Amino acid sequence: MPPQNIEEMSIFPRISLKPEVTDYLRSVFLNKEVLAAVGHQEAECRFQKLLTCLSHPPSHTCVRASTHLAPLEEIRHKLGEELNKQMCSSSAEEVSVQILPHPRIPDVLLLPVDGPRPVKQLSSEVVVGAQCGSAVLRGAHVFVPGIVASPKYMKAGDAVSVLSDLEGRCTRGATSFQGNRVFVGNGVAQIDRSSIFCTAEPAKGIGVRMVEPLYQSPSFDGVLPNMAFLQNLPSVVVGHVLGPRPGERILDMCAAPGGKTCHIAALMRDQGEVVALERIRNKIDRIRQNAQMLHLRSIKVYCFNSTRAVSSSPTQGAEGPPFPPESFDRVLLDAPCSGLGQRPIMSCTWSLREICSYQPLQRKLFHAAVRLLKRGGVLVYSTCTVTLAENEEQIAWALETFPCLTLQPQEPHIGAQGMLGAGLSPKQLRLLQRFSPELSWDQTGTADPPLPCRADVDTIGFFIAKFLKN
Ligand SMILES: C[S@@+](CC[C@H](N)C(=O)[O-])C[C@H]1O[C@@H](n2cnc3c(N)ncnc32)[C@H](O)[C@@H]1O
Repeated sequence: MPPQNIEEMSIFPRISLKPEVTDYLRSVFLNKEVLAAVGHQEAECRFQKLLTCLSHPPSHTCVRASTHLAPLEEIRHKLGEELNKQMCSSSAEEVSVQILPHPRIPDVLLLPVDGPRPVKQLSSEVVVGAQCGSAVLRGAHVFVPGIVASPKYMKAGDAVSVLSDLEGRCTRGATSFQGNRVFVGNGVAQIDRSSIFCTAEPAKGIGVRMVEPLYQSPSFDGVLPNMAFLQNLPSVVVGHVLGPRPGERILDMCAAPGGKTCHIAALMRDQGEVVALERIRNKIDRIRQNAQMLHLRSIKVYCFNSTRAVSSSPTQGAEGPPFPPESFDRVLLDAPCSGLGQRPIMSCTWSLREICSYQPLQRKLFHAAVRLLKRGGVLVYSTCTVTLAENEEQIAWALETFPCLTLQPQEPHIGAQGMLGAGLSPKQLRLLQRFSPELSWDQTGTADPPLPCRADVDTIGFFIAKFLKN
């Protein structure tokens, strides 16, 4: 299929990247091994689909249910009641929220996203930052700090269209903006303009309540916070692949905001110890808040640089890092990465240098991870990006650098296999799990696999590898 057609059937343009980054990604997706396997046309088509699908939200909202606190069916029922109440109060139409259990993952609930819907743009425009715009496309309302510009005389109660400022060019406090922006839906202002831009104390809370989003999915703000945790499907898969058991000692090396840390503790029924390390101090509270909200007491959080988390002569009697070698039964390295699998992102202004800056840090973290893991222990490496350098190439490097590591099958394995191009064997590639939304991207709806399988493929871009240390 020619690339133009892919764009024609999409509501948003392809992700905007620096030309050097587009060229780099193209060379990754059209590498020699891929070209030899699928041919130039198919490889180019996959690459163009990748650029298009990254600007669009996944087809489902994924909720991780707190099955350590209540049975899945009970959570599903309560969630249905809460969300239906919310939908009835905010919509004129009679709507009922569909909540589907995942056929293979026992703590996942899926909510199909309805979109793109035919919504007519209004003349009154509120401009929001790109991050806020992406959140709106995944079901959020607009919170006041996300608003960059609003009509001069905007009052609470006004109907407004919400537009996302893709490149962060709009001046804060502007009354209009003609730059690169996309329409994400209509809402009702909850606050006057003066309370957003003309107060000493910055306002908080909802600034625009979305009533006609382009992509409709429920807002989870304050909905059963201890029972329903919003998490991308591949991230939930990571916890299951790690396979923690009650009573074990687990290390989560890069933990904030703690989604996977909490999942690991929940899978262990809160029995044992989950050590969560995070280098950035002001992210630590989020991990603690999430653990508290989900009633998980087995999590110990430390602000620490994980590249230094192993020491052959740790302080006697110290509970926290650094730890002696071989301290943990399982280690999760959910690595800092270029994040090029996140959806929706419509624009990324990073240079190629920035995109390529993660590989050395990931390797340093890998060294620490291997040392901290007991023999017979499991290491899971994951990223939310699509490059070979941060994924399959890291695996090829790790297998060569650490002869004690062997790749293991993953359960569940619902994503695709690893991508060609890093010299891994077909057997090794089959053991890797790469979530590749471009492989099934089709906005015409004609090729949709039956629900909820579409939820397994139309995800963020993600990568998982599982190792055993012998
Ligand atoms: C991909 S995010 C982790 C997401 C998290 N695992 C979750 O599921 O909620 C990577 C995190 O690693 C942190 N980080 C980066 N370098 C680190 C280091 N050297 N030591 C510990 N944490 C680090 C980043 O601040 C970021 O919060």
